Amino acid sequence: METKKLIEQIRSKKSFLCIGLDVDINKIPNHLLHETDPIFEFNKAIIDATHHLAVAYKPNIAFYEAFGIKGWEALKKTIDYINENYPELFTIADAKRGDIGNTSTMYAKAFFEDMEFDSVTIAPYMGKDSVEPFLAFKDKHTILLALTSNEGAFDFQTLQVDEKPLYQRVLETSKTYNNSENLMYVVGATKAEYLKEIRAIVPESFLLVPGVGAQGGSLEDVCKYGMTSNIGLLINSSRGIIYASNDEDFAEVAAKKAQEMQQQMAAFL
Ligand SMILES: O=c1ccn([C@@H]2O[C@H](COP(=O)(O)O)[C@@H](O)[C@H]2O)c(=O)[nH]1
Repeated sequence: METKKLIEQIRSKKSFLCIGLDVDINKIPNHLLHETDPIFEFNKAIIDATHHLAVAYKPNIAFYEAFGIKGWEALKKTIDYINENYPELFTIADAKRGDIGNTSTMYAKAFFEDMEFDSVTIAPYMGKDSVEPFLAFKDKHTILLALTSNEGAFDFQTLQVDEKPLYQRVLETSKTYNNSENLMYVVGATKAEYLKEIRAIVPESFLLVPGVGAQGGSLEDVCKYGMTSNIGLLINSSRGIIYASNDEDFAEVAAKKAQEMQQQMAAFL
């Protein structure tokens, strides 16, 4: 998807909400467990109930890989369902991949060509030749981990490298990669106080921001310090929306939670 289509969607829905589809079979309502594919049925119900309030969906691949072939089938069916029924939605494979060049090309083919995602999250640690194979795909987006939401982010990402924190080096160096216009970055909502420095380096890039709700990040602070003239933000919530109820009304309650977030976002647009 072209970035301008994503921006148009954000403006028309007055939302930059990304819903995380981190589906754990142990947390989904009992009545779905009788279905042939409970994970897909759960996702379908959440998507149908929330698609008008969100602009993006982010399945975290770990939750599907954990279920082997059935998990991959549920993931593929979910993405096909979105692409066929709601083609305006932006899809993110939260896979955190990256390897030597020829292997990265295979990861890129898997997520962009076979699974038909619009974007994939990538770890920058292996550098240029591990990231550029993803960037080579036109109208697909590579979302590089910059400053993550977890406590362990301080182990490496904020360490000084040639007098600058490593996450700033990641941002600066990635801008020199071929097709860097296809880059977006992950910045945790729990790190909102770093957004000013981040925007000084990547003033217009889209940021995927996880960590609101369960992890304690503030949507308001992210909007205050991270928003650009083209919005430039996709704020993710996974557990806070999809597990707001584990009863038969789960999709309806998820929609209420999504609407609360959408309304908070609309106030900034
Ligand atoms: O820095 C990061 C990068 C990725 N994530 C992922 O986002 C969601 C957050 O889920 P919540 O339930 O809304 O906390 C999850 O898939 C993480 O693996 C992140 O949290 N932080």
